Parts: sequence; structure tokens; C-alpha cells
Amino acid sequence: MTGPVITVTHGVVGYDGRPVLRDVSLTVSAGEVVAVLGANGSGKSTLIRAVLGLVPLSSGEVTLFGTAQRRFRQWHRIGYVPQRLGAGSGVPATVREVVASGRLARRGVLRPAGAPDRAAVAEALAAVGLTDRAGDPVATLSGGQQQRTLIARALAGRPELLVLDEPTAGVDMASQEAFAEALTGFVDGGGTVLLVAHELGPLRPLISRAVVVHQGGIAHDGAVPEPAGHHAAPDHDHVHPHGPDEPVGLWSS
Ligand SMILES: Nc1ncnc2c1ncn2[C@@H]1O[C@H](COP(=O)(O)OP(=O)(O)OP(=O)(O)O)[C@@H](O)[C@H]1O
Repeated sequence: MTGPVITVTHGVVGYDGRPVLRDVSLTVSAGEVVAVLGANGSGKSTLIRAVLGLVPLSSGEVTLFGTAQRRFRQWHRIGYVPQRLGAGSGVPATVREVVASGRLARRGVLRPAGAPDRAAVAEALAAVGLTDRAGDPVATLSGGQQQRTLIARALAGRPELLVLDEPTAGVDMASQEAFAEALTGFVDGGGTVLLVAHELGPLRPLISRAVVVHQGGIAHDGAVPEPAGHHAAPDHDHVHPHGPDEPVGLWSS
């Protein structure tokens, strides 16, 4: 793979005429694990949704694997896990069925699942540590296990790029660790990751770069910032204003 996996150049995004991202430029190269950090409502999700073409840019440009986003058709190369999607919400599917649905873009709708599909599903289930729950209805799993199911679903498509919106938010420690392990395997296999996070937790050693979104722009792009004192506490609810010597909103939630 040569060249960047993602570029955003002077991206501007707003909702109903209200700007959220004012001028954002970002490059993600193959093999990087980039964490998008920032305060609540700063536009982190908007940034990754704009990268995926789920919200339009009002100006600027996005490329994916070297192709302008509007001409990009190889969506099977990208796995996406959106924020706060309950895999079990009213759907009586088993864990295996949800994970297998991640193969649809690879298979095409007309071709039945074959051995490569089953192998990819089995591998993805193993990667997140859910092999023994494969036959269980998703609704019977814990929140963390449901989140792992969604990650396995994205992995099953054997993507080259994984885009994850707060993959470990509200997830128990065992699931966070299982997820970190799955992500390590994905990155060791040459994968690239763009993820939004509030708390990096066990993901921290995996992150090669941090991008901090603040006031519609990118306030920092480089090393992962150290949690600022009590901001590192998972239960910190961020109700007070920041002092002048504190980094802006890096670890707020
Ligand atoms: N579909 C939408 N329509 C209108 N406004 C939206 C929409 N989605 C997000 N916003 C607004 O855009 C701003 C940025 O939201 P976004 O979800 O990108 O922030 P975020 O940094 O991901 O926040 P969080 O940490 O809470 O997930 C917020 O003010 C939010 O209310």
C-alpha cells in the first residue's frame, strides 16, 4: 500500500447551516492507529462521518485509498462501527448472524455464504473472544459483548481500514481488553485504524497518533496527550471549566 489511506483537506462540515468543523485537514497513512480526541460535541463523530461520506462536506475534500471520496466504490475495504448502536436492540439474531452480516459487502447479495465467509466469521469471533457465544441471541449478551460483536462484524469483512466511534465507551474491562487484542491482531496484519475515544484505557499502547478536535479545528496532531490529573478518572463528569494551564478538553466526557 502506498500513499495515504485517508486525507481530509480543508474540510468544512455543518448541520443546518451551523458549522461544526470549520477547517480540518488530516492524513492517515497505512498502518497507523489514529485516535480522535476532544470534548463532548467538539465534532469527533462528525469528522469520521465526513470521512465516510455519511455527512456531506460543505467545502474541502476527502480521499480514501487515493481516490476522491465521491468516486470511491470499494467500501468493502472499510469496516465501520458507529457509536451507540445496540447490536441487540430488538433484533433476535445470534452473535454469529450479526457477525456474518459483515460479509455481505464482500459476498454480494446473490451468492450464498461459502467457506471463505465462514472462515472469516469464525476468525472474527475468535479475535474478539466470542467463539463460545456464537449461537446465543445477541440480546442475551452484556453491553461490552454486544460491542465486541459489532467489532467482529466489521472485522469479518476483512477490511483494510477500521473506523470506530467510541468502541470502548461504557464497555466492561474484559471487553476492552478483548477489543485491544483484536485490534492488535488487525494492526499486525497491516490494518489501519481511525477511532474516536474518550478514554483510551487498554487501547493506549496501540495508538500511534492522537488528533484533538477543538472549536471546529484540529488543536493537536501528534503524540497521545497525557491525561491531565483527575481528568484521567473514568468517572470524571466534566462539569467545571478548564483552568488556563490545562489542555483543552482532551479527556472530558
Ligand atoms: N445530525 C445532526 N444534526 C444536527 N446537529 C448535529 C448532528 N449530529 C451532531 N450534531 C451536532 O454537531 C456537534 C458535533 O457533534 P459530534 O457528534 O460530531 O461531536 P462529538 O465530538 O462526536 O461528541 P460526543 O463526544 O458527544 O460523541 C454537536 O453540537 C452536535 O449536537
